Amino acid sequence: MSDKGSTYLDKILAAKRAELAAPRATRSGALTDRELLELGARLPRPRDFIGALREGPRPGIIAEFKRASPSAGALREGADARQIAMLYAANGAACMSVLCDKHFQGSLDDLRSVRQSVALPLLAKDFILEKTQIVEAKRVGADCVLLIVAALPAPQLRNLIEFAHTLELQVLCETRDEAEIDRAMAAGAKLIGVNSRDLQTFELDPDRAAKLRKYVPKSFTYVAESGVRTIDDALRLRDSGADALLIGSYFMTAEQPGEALRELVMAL
Ligand SMILES: O=C(O)c1ccccc1NCC(=O)[C@H](O)[C@H](O)COP(=O)(O)O
Repeated sequence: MSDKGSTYLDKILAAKRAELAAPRATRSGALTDRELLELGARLPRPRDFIGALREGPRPGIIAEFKRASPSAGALREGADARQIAMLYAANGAACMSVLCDKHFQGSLDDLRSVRQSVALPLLAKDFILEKTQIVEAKRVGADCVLLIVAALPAPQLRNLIEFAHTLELQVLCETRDEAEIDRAMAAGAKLIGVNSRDLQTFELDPDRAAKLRKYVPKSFTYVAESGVRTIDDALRLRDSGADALLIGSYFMTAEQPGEALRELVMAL
């Protein structure tokens, strides 16, 4: 925890706000809401991320690409997103998540290059605060975007979910407790994630996603995020009723990420 009461998540969000306030090379930076909608609507239609999780074997695996993380430091420095994506696609991932934020040594270019390499539905894992980011994610090939309930006041959360859905993008709405799950559902989310990592302190509570499962009706798709370190962790989450598991570090630190994924998928 940092001093003066500000947390790691606060710092990441402050850095993101500064990034968004700086002059941008992309076209969408200076557009009105209406222009953004028109621009976003002209982009190719996204793939069905939720469908891929629900139609395949349960739980579906969302395999994540991240070179580094604020909590763990370097995971696989210099890794090529396309190579990892091809391993994930060949070894049983239902979908893929790509960390696009600089605190994870990621960027939207990683997502763009993954889109050009595999047909898997893709999640833009970023700290999204405004509509331009949703349009930019769609432009580089995202099918789903992450919205973190703890980072967004209720009206903004609802507004961004509605905007993404209008562009036919799906939204993974990330929560950490019962109150946030209620906020996510009230805001129109259909895909609800519970992160076992506390983004304020980075502490992992491996049982959190299992404990909170009962608060999300089966008509929603439930994703257990973070903290899978062993096949037994994944089996426990499967048994708790998670529809999907979002797993990054376990694959990114494996000697053979594709084999680690294949072994986990076979065990499930
Ligand atoms: O991973 C971090 O250190 C982190 C820090 C601050 C905000 C978000 C962070 N991670 C994003 C994620 O939610 C995870 O990358 C994802 O759920 C996969 O987690 P894991 O399998 O534990 O790598």
